[in-house]
Amino acid sequence: MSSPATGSGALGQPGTRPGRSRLTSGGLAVLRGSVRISLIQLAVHDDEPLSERVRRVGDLVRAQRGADLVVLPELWPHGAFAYQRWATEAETLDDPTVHAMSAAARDLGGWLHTGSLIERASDLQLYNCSVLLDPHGDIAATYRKIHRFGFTEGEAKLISAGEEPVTYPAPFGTLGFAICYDLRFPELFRLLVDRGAEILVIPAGWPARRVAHWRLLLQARAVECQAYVLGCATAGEHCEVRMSGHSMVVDPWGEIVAEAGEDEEVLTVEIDPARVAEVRRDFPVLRDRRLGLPAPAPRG
Ligand SMILES: NC(=O)CCC(=O)C(=O)O
Repeated sequence: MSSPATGSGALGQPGTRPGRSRLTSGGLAVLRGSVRISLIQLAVHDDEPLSERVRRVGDLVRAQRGADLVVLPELWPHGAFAYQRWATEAETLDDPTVHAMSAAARDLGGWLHTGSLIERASDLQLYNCSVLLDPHGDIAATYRKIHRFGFTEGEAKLISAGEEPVTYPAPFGTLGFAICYDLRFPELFRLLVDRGAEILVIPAGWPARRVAHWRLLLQARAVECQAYVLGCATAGEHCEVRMSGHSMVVDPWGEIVAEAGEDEEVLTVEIDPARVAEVRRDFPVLRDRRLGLPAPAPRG
C-alpha cells in the first residue's frame, strides 16, 4: 500500500528523482529533498524456520530497490512473543542474519534498518538489538532496547536492558532509535530530540489487542517531538498472539502520511525531511520547554 499523498510510482535509482539533490560525504551520498522509505510489515508465523524467513526477508528487501531507507519490524527473525526460541536462536552481529541483511542492503543500494533481533553479546548477555546498515552493507549504528516489555515475564526476565539512547546522522536526516515498548516512554524521545533526531524509527511486534495505543502513541510522539515517525510492526499470529499490523508513517505535524492494514504488506512513501525544521520554526513549542523546574518532593 502506498500513501495516496505520495504514491510509489516507478522505482528510480536513488538521487535520480526530481526535487532531490545528491552530494557526497565520505563515500556516501548526502540526500536532500524527497526521500523514499519502505516499511516492510512482515507476517511472522510459528511454522516458518529462521533460515527460511531470513532468505524471504532478504528477497523482500532487494525488491525495494529505489528506496533510500527500508525498515523491518521488531524481532522478525524469532517472533516478539516466541520467548522459548530466543536463547537458541540468539546471534552475534557477525552471524548469518546480519550477514544476510548486509548482503541485502548492498543489493538494495540503500540504508536498511533491520528492525531487531536477539543479540548474543560478547559477555553472553542477550539484548533486543536494532542494526542500521549503510548502502555498502556495513554496520552504521546499533541500538539495544532500553525498556523491556513483560513486567516480570518475557523480555524483563530473559534479556538485558540497553542503557544508551542512540541517534545517527543519516544522509537524509538524523535518525532516532527506539523499539516497540519504548514508545510508551516519552522521556526517551525527548533525549533523542535533544540529540538531534528528526526521523524516529520504531520497529515493533505489537499485539493487535492494543492497536489503539500503538496508533495513538505514534502520533503523540510525532506531535511532541515535531519529527517524522516510522512505525514498522509485524502482522500474522505467533505463539497465539495476533499482531497489530498498522505500520505507519506520521509527519512532524502529527498527520498520518500512510498506514498499512492488518496483513503482510510493504508501505512505501516519500517524505521531505526539511518539513521537520519548517514545523519546528513555524510552531516552536520545543523552545518553550521548562527544563529547570524543581524536582518533586519525595512522596510519603
Ligand atoms: N514487544 C513489545 O515491546 C510489546 C509492547 C506492547 O505490547 C505494549 O507496549 O503494549
